This record gives sequence, C-alpha cells and structure tokens, in this order.
Amino acid sequence: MKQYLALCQRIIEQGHWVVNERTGKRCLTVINADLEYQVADNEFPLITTRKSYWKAAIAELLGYIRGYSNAADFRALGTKTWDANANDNAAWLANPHRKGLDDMGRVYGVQGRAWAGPEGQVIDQLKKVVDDLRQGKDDRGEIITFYNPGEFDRGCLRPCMHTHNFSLLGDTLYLTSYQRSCDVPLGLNFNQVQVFTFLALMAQICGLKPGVAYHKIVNAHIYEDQLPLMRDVQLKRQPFPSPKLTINPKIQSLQDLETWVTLDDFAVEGYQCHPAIQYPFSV
Ligand SMILES: Nc1nc(=O)c2c([nH]1)NC[C@@H]1CN(c3ccc(C(=O)N[C@@H](CCC(=O)O)C(=O)O)cc3)CN21
Ligand SMILES: O=c1ccn([C@H]2C[C@H](O)[C@@H](COP(=O)(O)O)O2)c(=O)[nH]1
Repeated sequence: MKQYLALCQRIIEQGHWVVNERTGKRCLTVINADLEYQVADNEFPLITTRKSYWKAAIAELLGYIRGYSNAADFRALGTKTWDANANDNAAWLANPHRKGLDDMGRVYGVQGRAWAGPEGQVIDQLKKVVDDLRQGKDDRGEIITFYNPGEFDRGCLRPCMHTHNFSLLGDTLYLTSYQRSCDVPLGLNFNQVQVFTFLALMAQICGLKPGVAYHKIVNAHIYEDQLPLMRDVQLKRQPFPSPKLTINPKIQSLQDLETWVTLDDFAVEGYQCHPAIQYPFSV
C-alpha cells in the first residue's frame, strides 16, 4: 500500500501535464514506476484507502486467461469494466472489424491464447508457458504478450498491461509484468490485484511456490477530473494493513481455470478499508 501512495504523491508533486488526444483530457503524468508484491508472504496489494472491487479485477484476469473477446462474457464472470470500451468508444464503433454489441475485438486474452501465426496457425502462448513451468522448465522466454501491433486495428484498445514474463529459480516462480499506460486511481487498483493473483494462480496450477511479482509501469497518470478526489480525499486517509487472498486449492490446472472456476473460488480475509470513492472514467 505504501508504494501505491508514494506513486500517487509523486505524480501530484512531480507530474507533468500531458494532453491525451484519445480521451481529450489532460493527465498529470510521471514516467517509470516499479512496484513489487510479496506473493510468497501473501501480502495482497489491495488498496485500503478506498473500497476496492477486487472481485471485478480477478474476473478481468480470468477473462484474459480464457481468451475472451466479448464484454458480455466478462459480465457473466462478474465485471462490467469492458462495457464502455466495447460499446461507447466512437473510434471502435466506426471500425468495420467490430462484430456488433459487446465485441472487444482481438485484444488481451485473444492474443494470449490465439495469436494468429503467419501460416494461419493459432499460437497459445499461455499453454506453452504452463506446460513448461509444470515440468520445472524456464527457457528464459516464458513470456505471454498481448501486444500485437499488426492487429491493433482489430481491437477496441491497445493492451495496457501488455506482457507477463515468468521465471523460475529452483521451485520458486517469479513474475515480471509490463504496463505501458496506467490510470492510477482506477486501473492500478485492479492491475495490482491482477499481477499478484496471476503469479499466485500460475504457481498453484504448476505445482510451484510463488515468489515476488514485479510490476513495471511506464506512463503513470491521473486524469484531470480525478485529481481533486485523489489529492484532497484519498491521499488524506491512513492505510490499513494488507489483507490475505485465499484461492480454492482444488484449482490445479489451466483447464480448471478455463472451465469451472468462478469468483466464489477466491476470498479475501482481513480487508479493512475506507469508504468507496467514485472516480470518473475516461473512455
Ligand atoms: N481510462 C481507463 N482506465 C482504466 O483503468 C481502463 C480503461 N480506461 N479501459 C480498459 C480497462 C477497463 N478497466 C476498468 C474499468 C472500469 C473500472 C471502474 O469503474 N472501477 C470502479 C468500480 C468497479 C466495480 O464496481 O466493479 C472502481 O471504483 O474501481 C476499473 C477498471 C481498466 N481499464
Ligand atoms: O488494465 C488497464 C487497462 C487500461 N488502463 C488505462 C490506462 C489509460 O488511462 C487507459 C488506456 O488508454 P491509452 O490511450 O490506450 O493509453 O486505460 C489501465 O490503467 N489498466
């Protein structure tokens, strides 16, 4: 929690105003932030200075793992977070590749599970990494990347958290995740949970111990309409200790994650938090 608050404080004290053409808003911006989560000690990085909807964040992660491309599938898992980008974004609505209501196109999980190869083959990046790690193998290329410039015109948004690189030291699994663009009040609240949970889940299904998750962010920003709430409300609050995440131990394979797992298989213990803050969302 301290590192999150330090990043928010740094943006407010040292941030530069940058105009964002896509949303038409100004963002207070810093470049480069390195966050670390101690997954081995189960220090779940849930924001405590406001109520955090951690289940929606895990639902998004499950949707990416399943390779979903449709906001309705995300809603069925338990999150509405893709509705606006799928249905309220003028550039995407006018895009001839959009396949109708709720279509997100070839974003995130589609690239992770079904990257289109040059001969028309389907490349399942996640399965390759799981298969290797289950055999205790790290070929120094255990990478899942959603960033496919050749298909940007086929998706509603370029991926923000775009690459996950797993590493093994003995039987301990590490994760380094890369994020090009980060909406600190809204997105980071979710992205912290996702990086932590992705490492915890991969360690569990690969029979490994979780180590540290490293989260590397390039452009970290606060939108102009979010600034007063962050500066004058959230940052005035004192954080509570980190809660713990419990994952159903029956989750033992990638197939389990693809088929029967729901948000009921995740629980958080000891979550003490300040009241909710509704931050404006920019499409
Ligand atoms: N501007 C922007 N910021 C983002 O963080 C973001 C995007 N766009 N587009 C793609 C995804 C969607 N994400 C989202 C979308 C909405 C919320 C949001 O509204 N969160 C609220 C309530 C969540 C709930 O009720 O489940 C929050 O208070 O955290 C969070 C992340 C993260 N991403
Ligand atoms: O997981 C996510 C997804 C999105 N975001 C934020 C970061 C930006 O504010 C927008 C994306 O806009 P771009 O113009 O494509 O950078 O969404 C996030 O923080 N986390």
